[in-house]
Amino acid sequence: MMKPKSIVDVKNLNQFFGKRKLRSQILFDINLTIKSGEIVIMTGPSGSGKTTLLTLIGGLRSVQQGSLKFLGQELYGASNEQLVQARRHIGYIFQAHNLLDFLTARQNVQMSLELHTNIPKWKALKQSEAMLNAVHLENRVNYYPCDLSGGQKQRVAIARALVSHPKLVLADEPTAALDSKSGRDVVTLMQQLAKEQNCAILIVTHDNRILDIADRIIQMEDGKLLPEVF
Ligand SMILES: Nc1ncnc2c1ncn2[C@@H]1O[C@H](COP(=O)(O)OP(=O)(O)OP(=O)(O)O)[C@@H](O)[C@H]1O
Repeated sequence: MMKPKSIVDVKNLNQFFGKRKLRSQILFDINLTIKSGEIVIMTGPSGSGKTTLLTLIGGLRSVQQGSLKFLGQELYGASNEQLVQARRHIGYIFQAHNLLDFLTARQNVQMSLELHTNIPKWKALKQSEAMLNAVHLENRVNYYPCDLSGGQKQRVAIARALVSHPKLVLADEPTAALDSKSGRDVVTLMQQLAKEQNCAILIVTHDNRILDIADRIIQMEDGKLLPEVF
């Protein structure tokens, strides 16, 4: 078997919000490694810093102190261009699915693919349909988001996140707006597709019902990662 590669490597990371007197520390000495193919769930109380860490790993804000390597590339001190490059290898899934209302399911998925790669339109179309097949939406390809259920919209969001075969998927409360059956379906699909593509997943969640899909569970409290449970 191939040795899993390190996708994310965080060392001694500190992060602050605010300036001067209002400056307060949000993340304290974070150390975390995520390997390819691994599903990591991050839990913790509201305001403990989970989303802040997720957005740092996702190259959506700049690292202020410490080291954060994504695919071996240091993001501390990275230029905008380097952050954009890093983001091309990351799929994002949020609580609110963030689909574009004026595009069909297929167009939403296809747009993400065309933004990320230079593939020809016909190929992007085929891959987008195949991905919607994989999330069992073959009968909803030409539907607009307003005609889809919450679970179906979230499955389109999964298809969109995974269509460009990212190395890492970041999901912030992906099941929060879903009933328990749809929530389960959504995470099972994420798990299955990620294992097929050997991509790592980091999920922030308060949803105890999905903890069993994790290879590892990490806990954030007051801006610090607690020692791991297993
Ligand atoms: N842009 C900002 N400016 C100042 N403080 C912020 C900003 N964003 C977040 N914070 C503060 O940082 C802390 C961590 O917030 P964060 O959103 O990372 O927590 P969380 O664990 O994701 O919470 P939740 O589970 O409620 O989403 C909170 O105290 C929050 O008030």
